[in-house]
Amino acid sequence: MAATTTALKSTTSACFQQLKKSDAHFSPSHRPGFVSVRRLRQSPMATLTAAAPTVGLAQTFSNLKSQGKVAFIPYITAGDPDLSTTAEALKVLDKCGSDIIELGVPYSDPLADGPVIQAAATRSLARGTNFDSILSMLKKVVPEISAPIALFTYYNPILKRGVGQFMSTVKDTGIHGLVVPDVPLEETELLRKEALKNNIELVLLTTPTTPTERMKAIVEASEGFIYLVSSIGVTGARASVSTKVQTLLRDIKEVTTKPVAVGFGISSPEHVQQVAGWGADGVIVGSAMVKLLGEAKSPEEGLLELEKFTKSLKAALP
Ligand SMILES: O=P(O)(O)OC[C@@H](O)[C@@H](O)c1c[nH]c2ccccc12
Repeated sequence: MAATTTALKSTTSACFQQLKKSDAHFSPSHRPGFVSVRRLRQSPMATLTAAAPTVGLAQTFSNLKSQGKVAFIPYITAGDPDLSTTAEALKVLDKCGSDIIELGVPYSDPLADGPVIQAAATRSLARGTNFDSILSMLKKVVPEISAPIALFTYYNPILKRGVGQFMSTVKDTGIHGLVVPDVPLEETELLRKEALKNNIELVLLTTPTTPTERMKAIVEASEGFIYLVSSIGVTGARASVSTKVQTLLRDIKEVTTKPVAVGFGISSPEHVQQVAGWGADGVIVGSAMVKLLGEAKSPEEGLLELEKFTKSLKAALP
């Protein structure tokens, strides 16, 4: 643990330097007296004491939009390589300027995941990670993190616990958002009702093959932001991001003013820049992050690689 702390100290100081620099550039002079949550987050004090209270997903996008910024949204799998490293990784991602963090609950049958995230889930489950151990880790870490967290889980673990019980437990942990990739729109009624009751933003996904009328219904029902899946198939880094995303973004933005974040395959600064250039309000990077953490020679090395990679992707965003 000491080694990790040392690693994290150097990481924190590296990200801390990064934050101080970027903070100097931020001056919303057009709105005197307006200090966004982001600026509070990045002020030196925020890294020395508990983080500023987080705002929700939709509010985060609205704050960023007023600054002409695009949200950087990493995804990591909880408990891979272990939960204490997940806790450190959440802090590293936050300190390096992630705007929202997706945290995946490992599941035995992750049908929408490619080999990298499937392997991460298998490793995590093999270590004994479960929903309760993730929640107790989050209870400790969330107060230290400024970025809102969106929990990522398949539908089955929710059903097992009971939708109402699941939502209230998640809310008590300080989680702002929820993404459930395998719940069909027709079955989201109860989820949406309980999410609303607990002030949790339920994010829905639309894909390149979603018919227009169905896309409109998903867009209407989605809270926090709309998750636009960039390509058919499962998650996993790709050599390039489909140019179809540009048209898909345009089609969605014709029917809503809600923010749209794009995921699947994004794994380089070039991809990030391209997707932001196409008009995305946020970019989501998962497998490339998970690979760094889960396949590193040690947790310390994984955290340092994660910090370097996150900074390179952040630097590519407006
Ligand atoms: O891994 P990628 O290709 O970078 O895509 C993001 C993805 O990992 C994350 O959002 C996610 C993890 N598991 C999922 C299942 C379905 C949809 C999305 C996801």
